[in-house]
Amino acid sequence: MLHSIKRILDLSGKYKSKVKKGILLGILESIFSCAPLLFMLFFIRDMINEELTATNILIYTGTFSISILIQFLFHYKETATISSVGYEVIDQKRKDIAMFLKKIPMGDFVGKSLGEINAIVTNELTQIELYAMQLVSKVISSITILVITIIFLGILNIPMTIAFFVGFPVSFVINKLSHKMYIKSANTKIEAESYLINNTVEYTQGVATVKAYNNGRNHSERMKGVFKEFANKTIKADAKVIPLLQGYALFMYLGFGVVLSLGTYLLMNNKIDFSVFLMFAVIGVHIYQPFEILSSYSGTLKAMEVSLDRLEYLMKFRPLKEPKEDVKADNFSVEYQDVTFGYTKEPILRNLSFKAKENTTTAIVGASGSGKTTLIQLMMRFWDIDKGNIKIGGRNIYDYKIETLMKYISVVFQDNYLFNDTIYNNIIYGNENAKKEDIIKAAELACCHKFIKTLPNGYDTMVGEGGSTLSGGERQRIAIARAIVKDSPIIILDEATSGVDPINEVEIQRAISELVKGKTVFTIAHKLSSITDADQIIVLDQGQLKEKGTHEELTKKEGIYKSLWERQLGVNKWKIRSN
Ligand SMILES: Nc1ncnc2c1ncn2[C@@H]1O[C@H](COP(=O)(O)OP(=O)(O)OP(=O)(O)O)[C@@H](O)[C@H]1O
Repeated sequence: MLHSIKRILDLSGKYKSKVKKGILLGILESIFSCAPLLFMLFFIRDMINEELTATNILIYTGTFSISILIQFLFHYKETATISSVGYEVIDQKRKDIAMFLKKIPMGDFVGKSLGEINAIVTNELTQIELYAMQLVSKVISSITILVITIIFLGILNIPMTIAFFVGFPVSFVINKLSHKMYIKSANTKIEAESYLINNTVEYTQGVATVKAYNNGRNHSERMKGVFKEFANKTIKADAKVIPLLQGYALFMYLGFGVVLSLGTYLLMNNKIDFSVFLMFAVIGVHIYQPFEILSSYSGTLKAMEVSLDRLEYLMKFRPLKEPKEDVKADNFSVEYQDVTFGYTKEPILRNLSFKAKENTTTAIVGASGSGKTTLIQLMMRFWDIDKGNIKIGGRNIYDYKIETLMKYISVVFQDNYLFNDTIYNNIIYGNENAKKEDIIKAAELACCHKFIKTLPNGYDTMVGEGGSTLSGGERQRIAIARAIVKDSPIIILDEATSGVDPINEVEIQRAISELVKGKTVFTIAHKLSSITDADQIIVLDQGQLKEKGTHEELTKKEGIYKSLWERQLGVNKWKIRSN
């Protein structure tokens, strides 16, 4: 238990002193909560000795009332301190995790199920947030009360005090067993939760497909099964712990019978006062309560340790290596030197070399799965390469801090993620220092100002999760406005105009040409007609660079690009004829 407390205290980081203050207040509260013991002792003693006068009663009740008042004051202060610190600690932890997730390779991130990460960041941290600090404080308070009660009873009669604990050896063994069960049951519950979250996320994300294929019944049945399995697993997990808890209490309370028997024997032999016997009889039952509380708290603390383990497990991912000192790029040329990379041991990209000069456009083409997206993601250190170098401005990308590297690069995808926030906040996300006029200017350049103005709440319109309340073209232009605000010197366009209808395409092309002015640009495009002006075109085939040159150069020689180009021309002709 002390180990669990230490781990929770360690978690509290910069709030440690506040937690300690809360604990101290809890101890003071516990000390004053023991005042009724003294009150009862004096009261019973005076009553038996027939010395209970009105003055005595007044003194006892007055002192008793004051101590209760002081106890409540400490209780109030302790609760206020401890409950707020739980939220503060976990708020800090969530921020740490958010920062940390940015710094781990995407591979590690993608390798984890979203359900698992969600479960850690929401459920498990919430458990710690709500209960951990209170538990620590309550455990320490219970120990304080226990120590005071035992000392108090010990002063009255040592053998009878010892008799309280005759059932403890058996209780102790059962308690150990129940802790093991607690950990097992906590793990089972966490796994069941992750399973439930994963399935619910998948269900809600795939709801459009379910509707389109009219497969709602099967899916609902499956979800019902998932819910049932979750309920069964958690009920079973709890059911295993409950009998052990009962057994623990039963053996503990056996001691009370021994105390009463021993007390009767001592009383009959005039070895103790009747007042002492009464004290043991009245307080006796209560001595076990802190033990019961401690046992259940220590079980909960053990279960919480499972949450702490999982938090630590998440934080143990190896973050991307960063230099101690940051550097700034002198220019924004990009160079790949003999780069090899694989998601597994099998390389996806092999010995790739090329250079993109500053302020030029490099198009990357190749069949689906040839490695185009992987190639550009390596520049952003989504994954680290296995061999070779990638340089920006003549410096290895490892020389830059991740934050700096991310400032240098902006990406526009075919389908861009917008946060469930206002349009304004989604655009300013590109640069938090931007002013309102910068946001509007960017939106104008990205051809989205007009449609934003027609929305009832204009820039304050909420866009729904992932931008779900906007059309694909609108989302695209807002994402471009966000990139314009960010004003990175390197721009990546990953299929940015694919799947866009001709009317939207004109506007998006106009927005993109504003975005890429004076930048080093990489564009991945299946539609070759959109990259004929590129300064260089790189042709990938099964992870290898097979051709490099301008559109004119590549269409003049027999090769992959020429055949791709002719095939697309053929498709266009076929399209015209079929019209
Ligand atoms: N996270 C990943 N883990 C494992 N393999 C991956 C991952 N991402 C991509 N791959 C594999 O790497 C190869 C290259 O994928 P990549 O997305 O880079 O190709 P691409 O040329 O961009 O394809 P497309 O044109 O279809 O987008 C593919 O075989 C793909 O299945």
